[in-house]
Amino acid sequence: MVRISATRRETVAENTIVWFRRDLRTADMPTFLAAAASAERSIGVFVFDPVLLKPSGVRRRDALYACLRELDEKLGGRLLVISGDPVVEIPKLAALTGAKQVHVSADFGPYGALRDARIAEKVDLVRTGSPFAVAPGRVTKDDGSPYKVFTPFFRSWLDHGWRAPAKTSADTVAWADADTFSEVQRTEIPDSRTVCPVGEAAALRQWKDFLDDGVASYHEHRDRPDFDDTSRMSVHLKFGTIHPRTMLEDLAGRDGDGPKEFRRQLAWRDFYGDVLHHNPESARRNLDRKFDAMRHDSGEDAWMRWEAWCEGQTGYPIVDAGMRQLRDEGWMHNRVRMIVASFLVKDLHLPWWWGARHFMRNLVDGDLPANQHGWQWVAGSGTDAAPYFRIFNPITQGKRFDPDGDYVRRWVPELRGIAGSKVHTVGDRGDKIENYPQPIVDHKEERREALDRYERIKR
Ligand SMILES: Cc1cc2nc3c(=O)[nH]c(=O)nc-3n(C[C@H](O)[C@H](O)[C@H](O)COP(=O)(O)OP(=O)(O)OC[C@H]3O[C@@H](n4cnc5c(N)ncnc54)[C@H](O)[C@@H]3O)c2cc1C
Repeated sequence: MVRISATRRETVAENTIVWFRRDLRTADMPTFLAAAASAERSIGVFVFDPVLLKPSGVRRRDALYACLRELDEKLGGRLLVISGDPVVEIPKLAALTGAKQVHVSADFGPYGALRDARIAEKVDLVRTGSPFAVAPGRVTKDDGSPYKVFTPFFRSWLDHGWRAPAKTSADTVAWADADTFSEVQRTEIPDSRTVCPVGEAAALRQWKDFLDDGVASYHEHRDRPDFDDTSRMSVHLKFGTIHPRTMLEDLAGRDGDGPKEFRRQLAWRDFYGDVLHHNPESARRNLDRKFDAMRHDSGEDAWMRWEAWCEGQTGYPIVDAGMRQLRDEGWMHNRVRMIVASFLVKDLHLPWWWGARHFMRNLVDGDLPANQHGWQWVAGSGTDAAPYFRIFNPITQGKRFDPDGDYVRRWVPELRGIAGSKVHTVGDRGDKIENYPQPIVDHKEERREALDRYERIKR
């Protein structure tokens, strides 16, 4: 139903829908402004889509539930949560509530973009903003083609700039009471316990703490897993409990190498969003199709090595520390993500997509563009990839980035009795440590094997 609002003297609908997806916040929400301008009341909705929920893993699901509980509270208990295929459920909800439009922040992922296109055939889907500082497709070369290499993308991204944060709060929108629509089948938000603080309040608090005491030295500390001094904002960016625009605005007033480097990392997030948008099939397969011919190990031995990697039992301390951090915390330091990924692909000769799937299931911040392209970068098959012949040596990486061995001892209790950087070389020395395995492969040999396999696909 559409009627004339006496106060605003413009044509506004009675109801509209704000469909939350990767934007579980109330501040800096351009969709709220669009919704408030188009209707008197908004129905805030979240849909549990089994296609997205199933591969998420228990930790990310638990974090999602906690974010939704907080959002519901902010909306005065008016968040409507439903379950099913959004292609069916969203048009059904619009029909039941008489909503003329559905407001969303645009989804550029392969599944989300297709889903939204199908929904837009049935309802007026209004896309305002996206989860990125600069939406995929916006930063292009002069001839309009997408960038394939990060550094020129980054320069163009800085030149392009981003919008100022939208000034919004929960009160920007008049939320309709979901109970009014008794025909709608509601779903309860399950109870959950999370391994790290999540939600909008936690995101803003953590961001403020990092600005006060972290960003200034970020460039010096970001590669050191033992310091654990990175922002840990990835989880909040994943759920959209903070928008990168808000972060970039706060960084704008700060000089120095720390804020500059941090901005660059946020650009990597946008870069991978852009790459996946232009190459949706690269979520599942090699971007560089030459790598389709790469031979991977298979059989019982390969399977046992895979299990040892997943469980942090490879006998390479930095690899095992990382995999145990993932298992226990649902997060891993970026440097260590690179080391364990390189080990899986180049020492164990297993496909990158096995590792990517394991990460997506276990990471609370599991995010398709950053994850799949982080893996492809390491494997050498992605855009702007590390050259295949640059193979991480897990021992020298450990000694260089965890020089006192503190990170390893934190996550591998069996090695706590070994002081300093010697903890990285237990395998090399052949030390017998109770309950800790000998190296499952010889890095030098596997390095040669990896290079050999690469030579064969290069021709
Ligand atoms: C194999 C592999 C898999 C990865 N999987 C994911 C993933 O599923 N989800 C995810 O958010 N990041 C992923 N990354 C990128 C990076 O490791 C994490 O973003 C970072 O470790 C998160 O910790 P932080 O927030 O403390 O990072 P900070 O160092 O504080 O960086 C700030 C923010 O910049 C962005 N960022 C930093 N590095 C990268 C990067 N290399 N690529 C894209 N964005 C980046 C993230 O949004 C991060 O929160 C992956 C990297 C690799 C090598």
